[in-house]
Amino acid sequence: MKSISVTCAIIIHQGKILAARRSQTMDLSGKWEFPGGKMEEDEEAEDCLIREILEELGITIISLKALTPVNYSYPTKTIRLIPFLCSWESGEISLLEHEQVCWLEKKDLFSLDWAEADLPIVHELQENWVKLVGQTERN
Ligand SMILES: Nc1nc2c([nH]c(=O)n2[C@H]2C[C@H](O)[C@@H](COP(=O)(O)OP(=O)(O)OP(=O)(O)O)O2)c(=O)[nH]1
Repeated sequence: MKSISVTCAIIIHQGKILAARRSQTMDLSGKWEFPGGKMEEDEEAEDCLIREILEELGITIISLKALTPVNYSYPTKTIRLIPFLCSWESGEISLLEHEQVCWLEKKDLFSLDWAEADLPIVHELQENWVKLVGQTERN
């Protein structure tokens, strides 16, 4: 099965990270994810990320650090999920596609019903929280 490349942003703000809940009109409806989307042909991962976050949340972000990509097969598709730690640079968050967003502290990470492909990323964040979230934010 061909793999679809999907970028996603772990947006850090005031020591927390943003999670977004997929809406009824999206596949994996109701699941929590890191906002982002599919890479277009000839598009660089970080350009895709910045485009998708502006389309989905109406804010500008800056990519700070690449995390470990995840390859995951759902019953009908295989995705390669490419995560980046990001900072929120400008704009106010609007829910243009998602049902809900929330800001998570380390202790809240596993309280959500995550899309399965995201779980290795959530583990990576939990295991390296101080290094990745505590020390990465631009102030
Ligand atoms: N954006 C995003 N998608 C994820 C994550 N985890 C995960 O399994 N997915 C899946 C859900 C979708 O099947 C696929 C991404 O599709 P999408 O619907 O968000 O992307 P898109 O905005 O480019 O899609 P489209 O509506 O333009 O077709 O990857 C995640 O953390 N972020």
